[in-house]
Amino acid sequence: MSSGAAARAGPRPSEDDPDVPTAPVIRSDVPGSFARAVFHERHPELVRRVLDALPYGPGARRAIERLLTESTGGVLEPLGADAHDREQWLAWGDGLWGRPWGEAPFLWAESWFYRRLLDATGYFRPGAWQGIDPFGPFKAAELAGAAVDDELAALDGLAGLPGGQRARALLSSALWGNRADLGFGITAGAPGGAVTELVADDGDVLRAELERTRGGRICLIADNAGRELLPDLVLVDHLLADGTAARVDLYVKPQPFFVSDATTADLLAALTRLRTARSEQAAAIGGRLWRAMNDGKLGVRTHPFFCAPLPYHDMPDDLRAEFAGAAMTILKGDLNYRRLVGDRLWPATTAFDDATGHFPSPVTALRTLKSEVVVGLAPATAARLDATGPAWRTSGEHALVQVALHRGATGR
Ligand SMILES: O=P(O)(O)OC[C@@]1(O)O[C@H](CO)[C@@H](O)[C@@H]1O
Repeated sequence: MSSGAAARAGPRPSEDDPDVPTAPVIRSDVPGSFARAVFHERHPELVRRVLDALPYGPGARRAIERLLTESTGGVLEPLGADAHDREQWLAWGDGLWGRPWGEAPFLWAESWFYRRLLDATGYFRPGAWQGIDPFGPFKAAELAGAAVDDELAALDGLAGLPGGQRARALLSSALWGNRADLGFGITAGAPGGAVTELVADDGDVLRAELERTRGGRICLIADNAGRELLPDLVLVDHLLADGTAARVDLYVKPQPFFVSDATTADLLAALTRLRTARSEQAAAIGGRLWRAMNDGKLGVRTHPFFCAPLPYHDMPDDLRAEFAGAAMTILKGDLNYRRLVGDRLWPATTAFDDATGHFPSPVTALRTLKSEVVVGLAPATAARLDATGPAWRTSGEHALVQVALHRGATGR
C-alpha cells in the first residue's frame, strides 16, 4: 500500500481505499451484539471495580460515573481545550463528533472510552493523581498471585527439553497467556479454564521462517501486562538467547489502555518479578533480559498510535518505518488482531494474507479469540465452529497462530 494512505489522519481512511477489501465495520449499537454487551455490561462492572480499587475523590468519582452514562446513551464530545492530545483526537474522530457513541466503530468507541476514563481519573492533569494507572491495583494483584509463582516454577522443567520442543512450549505459553486479560475476565470469568483448540495453526510456518531469517530483527507488539507479558518476555529471551533474533523490539502502550494492556511500568514490574523469582530459570531469564536492555539487544518502544482508535492499516509513516525491515512482527492478543485485520465482520474464510497485506513486515498473530473478528479459517473449520453457535468467537477458548510472509510484496 502507499505510504500516503498510511499518513492520512481521519478516522477510517481504509473504508475509502479501493485496494482494501471491505466488510461491515463492527458497531456497539446492534442489539444482542458482543460489542453492545461490552458497553452495557463489561464497562459498568469495570467502573465499579475501579471505584472499589482506588480511593478517588468525589470529583473523579462523579466524572467516571458521568462517562459511563454518556458512553451508553450520549453523544461524542471532543476533548477540552487544555487536553494535550485534543488536536490528534479531533482528527481521529473527524465526522464522528456530535454523533451517538453507538454509531462510532466499536474499536473507535472503546479506545475513546479508555482515553476518557484516564481523563476522569486525573491521569493527565497536573496534581496528585497524575500518572496513576486506574488499573494498577488489578495488575499488581495478578502479578503477585500464586498462579504466577507456579508458572515461573514450571520454567525450571522446561530448561532440560530439546530445543525444538522448548521453542514450541514457549510459543504456546505466550499464545495462551493472552487469555489472562483482566477486561475479558470481567465478563468471561477467571482465565485459565478449559482450553479447546487452535482454529488456525501456522506454527510450523513461523518456525521455518524464523529459522530462515535467523539473526534478524524481530518486533513484538505486546498486549496485556502480568500473566501475558511474563511468557512474552520468556519468549523474547529465547529468541535472543538462541540467536533466532539478533535484536528484539518490544512495543508497549504509552498509557493505560483496555484495562490490562502493558505499559513500560508494567514491563519493569514483570522484569522485577522474573529477577526476584525463586525459580532459578526465571531469575536467569530476568537477568538476561535486563542486560539485553542495557546493551541494546532488547529495545523497548512505544508510540501514541498504540492507543489510537484506528486499524494498523492507518499507522503513521514514522511507525511504519520502524516495522519495515523487521524479519517478523509478532502481534499479541485480541485487540492487536482487530487492529491488524480491521475490526469488521469479515467472512471467517477471508485470507489472512489479504487482510494483512498493508503491514510493512511479515506478521504473526498470536491470539485467543475474544471478539467477533476472525479471518483465515479453513472453510470446514469455520462451518464446524459456526454449527456450535456464535460463542466460539468470543469465549476465549479458541486460539490461533496465523502468519503472513508477504513475500510477493516485500521481495523477501
Ligand atoms: O487484546 P486482548 O487483551 O486480548 O483483548 C481485549 C478484549 O478483552 O477487549 C475487547 C473487549 O473490550 C475484546 O476485543 C477483547 O476480548
